[in-house]
Amino acid sequence: MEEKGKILIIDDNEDVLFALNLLLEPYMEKIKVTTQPSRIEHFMTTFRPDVILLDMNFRRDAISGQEGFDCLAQILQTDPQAVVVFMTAYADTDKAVRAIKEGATDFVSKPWEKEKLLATLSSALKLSRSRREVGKLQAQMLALKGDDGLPELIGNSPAMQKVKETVGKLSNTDANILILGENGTGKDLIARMLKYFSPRQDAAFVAIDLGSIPEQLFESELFGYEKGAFTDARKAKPGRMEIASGGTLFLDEIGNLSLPMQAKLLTALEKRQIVRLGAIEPTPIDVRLICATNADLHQRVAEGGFRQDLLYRINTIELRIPPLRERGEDILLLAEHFLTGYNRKYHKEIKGLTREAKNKLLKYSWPGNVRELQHTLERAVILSENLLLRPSDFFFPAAANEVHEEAGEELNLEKLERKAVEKALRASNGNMSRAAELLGITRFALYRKIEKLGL
Ligand SMILES: Nc1ncnc2c1ncn2[C@@H]1O[C@H](COP(=O)(O)OP(=O)(O)OP(=O)(O)O)[C@@H](O)[C@H]1O
Repeated sequence: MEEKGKILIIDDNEDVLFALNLLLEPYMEKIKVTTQPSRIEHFMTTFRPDVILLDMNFRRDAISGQEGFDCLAQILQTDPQAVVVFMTAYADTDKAVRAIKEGATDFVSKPWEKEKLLATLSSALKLSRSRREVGKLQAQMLALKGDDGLPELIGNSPAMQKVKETVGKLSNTDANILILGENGTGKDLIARMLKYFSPRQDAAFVAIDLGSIPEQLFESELFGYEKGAFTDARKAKPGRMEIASGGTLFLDEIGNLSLPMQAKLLTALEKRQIVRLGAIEPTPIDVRLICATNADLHQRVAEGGFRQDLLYRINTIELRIPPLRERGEDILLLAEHFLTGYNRKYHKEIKGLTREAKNKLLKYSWPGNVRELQHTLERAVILSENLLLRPSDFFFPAAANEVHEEAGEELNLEKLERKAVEKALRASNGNMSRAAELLGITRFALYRKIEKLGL
């Protein structure tokens, strides 16, 4: 038998179990036996057999085989993918047909012929492996497609209406799109919307955060590698560009790419092919490209930090997402939206926000944009005991000042941002996760800000 695996044998005759155990031991990885149908679920969840060999004729109803059929139903209810081989002393075709119809994989008769039994179990093991493999691939495909339906884009402000209008115009096109906007403005969300309305709707959506891939892993992650390409490459692995082929590739934080990596990416995009590390032959790729960044790429080009030819390749259309503080009443719409979601998640029944609380949200500068608003609402919903959220339910890092309009107030964004980051770092005693949380941004975004601000 080529395949070895785990088998569970269910039979009410201990002599049969003993004989089968002895016979199958050299061919199986592990064997468990039971005379108790009531133990089936326990074995299925703890032992997780690849194949179940099930006797049809327990003492009760030995002739009809009904108890065997009941066991089969119980097994398939616990795991619809289970591979079950039926066994009976009364090999009659009617029962065999009924067993297969009810979900059994195969049928053997007692007394068994050793070779026949082994052949049946061998194919059952193969079937079990391929069912698991298919299940795994289906899960991967689902993850790749990011298939959780159409994301909801909240906002009625003129700025957001313009964004929605452009997204509408871009539906059904394959154009390369560059999404520009501060951290947390919804770039990722919009990239997923673009995919949802594109001709590649049903194909893979592969998102890569270029800001989080260390330079030395860039090529193996994006282009993949062949077995033996480097010490740890025990087997070949496709890169993310290859996996995205036929679908959409979302390159987030493209502004963080170093010049050498920009050159490699540009070559792949221009030639529409990649070469896996350790490979000689190129692999063709066909991706619709969506890129995003919070950096001013045009300025980076002017300063020599970003290749102009790469910018031209990725920005057929540029989509600018405005910061939250420029979207006025959208702040309240989004707050209500998150309140509804978190009420549901945390089993709360908070009815809304007081007028003063709304004013507090409207006055705040939201350096972390929608993500910060989302976290602020989550925190408030968890902690508040009030029926309506009040100003005291919203805690903002002291540094990220509210936007007052009095004369002399600092309004320069970069300066405000620097102050906010410095204060958050002080308040958190240098704990990056805590500081990022206070600012309402991700840890990676905080690292980038520290780098950008030279702190
Ligand atoms: N207009 C919106 N309507 C509803 N939810 C939104 C909206 N904009 C952003 N969000 C939510 O806010 C959070 C942050 O958005 P997203 O991750 O898309 O921002 P981003 O610009 O890609 O951030 P980063 O630059 O840090 O990668 C997400 O949970 C997203 O679903």
